[in-house]
Amino acid sequence: MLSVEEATRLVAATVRPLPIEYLSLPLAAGRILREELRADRDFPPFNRVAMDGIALQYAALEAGQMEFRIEGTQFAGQAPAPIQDPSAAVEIMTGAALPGNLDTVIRYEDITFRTDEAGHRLACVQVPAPRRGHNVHTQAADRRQGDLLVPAGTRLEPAEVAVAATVGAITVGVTRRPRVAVVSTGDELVLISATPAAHQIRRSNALMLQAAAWQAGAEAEAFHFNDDPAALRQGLPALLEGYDAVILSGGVSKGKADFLPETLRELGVTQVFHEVQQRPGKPFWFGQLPGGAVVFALPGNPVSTFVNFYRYAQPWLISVQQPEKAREEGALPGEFTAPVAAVLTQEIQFRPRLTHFLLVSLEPGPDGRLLATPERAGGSGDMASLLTSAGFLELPADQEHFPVGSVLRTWRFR
Ligand SMILES: Nc1nc2c(c(=O)[nH]1)N[C@H]1C(S)=C(S)[C@@H](COP(=O)(O)OP(=O)(O)OC[C@H]3O[C@@H](n4cnc5c(N)ncnc54)[C@H](O)[C@@H]3O)O[C@H]1N2
Ligand code: MOO
Repeated sequence: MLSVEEATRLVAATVRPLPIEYLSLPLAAGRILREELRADRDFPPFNRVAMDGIALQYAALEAGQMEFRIEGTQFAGQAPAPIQDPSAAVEIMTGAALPGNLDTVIRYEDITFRTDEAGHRLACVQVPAPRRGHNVHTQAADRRQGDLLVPAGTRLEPAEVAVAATVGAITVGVTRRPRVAVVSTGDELVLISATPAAHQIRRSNALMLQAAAWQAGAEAEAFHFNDDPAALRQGLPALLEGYDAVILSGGVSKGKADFLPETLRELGVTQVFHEVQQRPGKPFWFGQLPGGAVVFALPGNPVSTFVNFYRYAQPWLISVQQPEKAREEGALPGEFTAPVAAVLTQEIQFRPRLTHFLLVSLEPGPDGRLLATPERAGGSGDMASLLTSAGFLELPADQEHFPVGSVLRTWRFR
């Protein structure tokens, strides 16, 4: 049977960057940038006054001058005018451009004003140790015109939106959202608005998958099919052709109503693999319609669906939003998101030669390392155990005993 590593590599091999679309700010927030943002001007673009006060020539202060005649007032947004008399000063406001022949700003808190007999306003400077360039945010101190500010492949968080706005990026090229169809299958499943009969349950997996796909930046629509090959054959082709990924739950193991693997093959979907050496999720089926959607057919038990989504489908959805280059540089072969390491707080014994995905709660330990405590879960049908877990450990298939203190690969979902 296929190992988890091999299954991961085969899923990763189907990743292609999705097309670019151009969006205006701030609608592009949250998307992955597909172009570079460079500085169109220096940062800051002029010698920016950083405090309200007066601007003067430092040389005069250095020569011992304490009193300065005020020649005028300059506000932010006004073009700077050089002073006529080099021994004078201008009152100046935060955000103003410093006049060309001035170099230092003294804040109001360090000045007293008086008016002389001739009616001139005079500023008396009382700074113990003045410095040249004090309270001036010098042009290009932060970045130079042409500098790379945000590389392609970056998610546009509010900080990137601020920088994009300041360089005048009216529209930015970003990856269009992955389009996902999530599909529940099974005769026992009823609408979540329905009152189930005693032998029925509500279709929770589809809603969970929809929410999880949205969380990964995708657009996801939910569909349902009963365990009926004719209905599957009729309904699935439109999904396989109209979406980037079809994520199904249920109908993939050995039961007499598990029609999906056969039906998908009949519809021209190439099977990449069926069954992975793992628990939960051994019956996981994966394929691709040539020129169409990739198909994640996840086992139906709610924890199995959930864990396998986060282990395989979520990394795929994130990877297809990245430009080609970022993926090649950032990822190990076959591994497209970086799981974290966590330290096991309880001994674990697991005999089957399967990779074991074990639900854990996670909290920082005294040395700052993440501590993983196994959940008391009732198996892959115990949906409620997801509420108290923050992730799952990946316990390798070739090991049976995991002592306290083992450092293990951990996938977080919150
Ligand atoms: N003889 C064998 N039986 C089973 C095997 C096996 O290897 N041999 N594998 C077991 C494993 S592991 C799993 S996991 C399940 C997966 O089976 P299916 O993918 O075919 O899933 P179903 O049988 O359709 O459903 C399983 C379980 O999950 C519930 N379910 C399904 N869809 C939803 C949904 N949308 N919302 C909520 N709950 C859902 C369903 O009612 C079942 O209880 O097979 C084992 N059997
Ligand atoms: O995928 Mo199953 O959840 O191992 O019962």
